[in-house]
Amino acid sequence: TLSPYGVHQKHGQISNQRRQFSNTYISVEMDDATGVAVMKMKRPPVNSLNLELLTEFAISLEKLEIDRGCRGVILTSAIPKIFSAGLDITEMCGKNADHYGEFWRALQEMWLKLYGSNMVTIAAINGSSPAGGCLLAVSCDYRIMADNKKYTIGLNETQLGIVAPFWFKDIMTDTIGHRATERSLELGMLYSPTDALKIGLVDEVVAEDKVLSTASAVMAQWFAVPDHARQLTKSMMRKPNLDRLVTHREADIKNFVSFISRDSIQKSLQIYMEMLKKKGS
Ligand SMILES: CCCCCCCCCCC/C=C/C(=O)SCCNC(=O)CCNC(=O)[C@H](O)C(C)(C)COP(=O)(O)OP(=O)(O)OC[C@H]1O[C@@H](n2cnc3c(N)ncnc32)[C@H](O)[C@@H]1OP(=O)(O)O
Repeated sequence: TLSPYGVHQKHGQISNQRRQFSNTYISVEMDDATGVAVMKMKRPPVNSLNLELLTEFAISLEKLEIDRGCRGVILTSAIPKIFSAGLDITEMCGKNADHYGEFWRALQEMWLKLYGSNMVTIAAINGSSPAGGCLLAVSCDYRIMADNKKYTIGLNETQLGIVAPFWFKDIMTDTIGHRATERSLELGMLYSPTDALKIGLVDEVVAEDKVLSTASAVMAQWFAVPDHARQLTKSMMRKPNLDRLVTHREADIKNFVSFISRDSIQKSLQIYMEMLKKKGS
């Protein structure tokens, strides 16, 4: 079927209790018996967040949000060793202002839906999660990371010569505190799972093969609280950050477009991409 956004969706029934829907870059398996949906990003090689993935992400969340049977979402990756490499740098390089604006609006839309969700959201971080990948995780209610010291998580934007916008910074501050955020963002720090746990960036570190089962167990604990009370509390806690972006949405897009269009920023991003490619070859 074609959704209102022009994204093709495949629907399938895999049992009486499980429903599946899949787009190009997102697959969702909904378990009607538990009320839990597992949403997987699947954009090889590194789940970088391009316009299409962000659009599919927002649509999938919207569908789950209106599904009365769905009370919680586990967000994870179908790609081994990578949760998400963050924003697709090629979406921010060598394109025109209209494209940058459209891309940023899609990112804002996805974030407003994820951070503002009424459902319980748990990030099952089964791999590296820099920058925009960290934003996804920090926007959830709870974070479980795989115990592998090769994986890192954090807002490393300054390392690329760019700056995390205010709404990334706000939720990082709410998660790890002002001082730790200041240091972390200025230096563009990436943390191992153990260090991320120490500063409260993730809530639990578990063996790689236990990430999903732990997420299900945590979900059951959160489900023990009456939905209406939990939802009102979540909304009370998150409303100021949501309102701030909604109020300044157009200005935020304008800022992004003018910042990213600068020659010096384009040059920094190109150098970073070349460095990534060299490292891979
Ligand atoms: C005044 C204030 C105004 C503020 C206005 C706003 C300013 C802008 C704000 C923008 C916010 C940006 C947020 C972001 O998310 S930027 C992206 C940051 N991401 C990263 O730094 C991660 C980079 N990637 C890696 O570190 C590694 O790839 C990773 C650890 C994720 C995986 O390593 P692995 O060794 O497994 O894989 P490779 O490095 O070999 O990568 C495989 C291929 O994928 C390409 N790649 C990787 N990451 C990205 C990416 N983010 N976007 C696009 N492409 C990516 C990589 O080049 C390899 O490609 P090839 O196979 O072709 O070589």
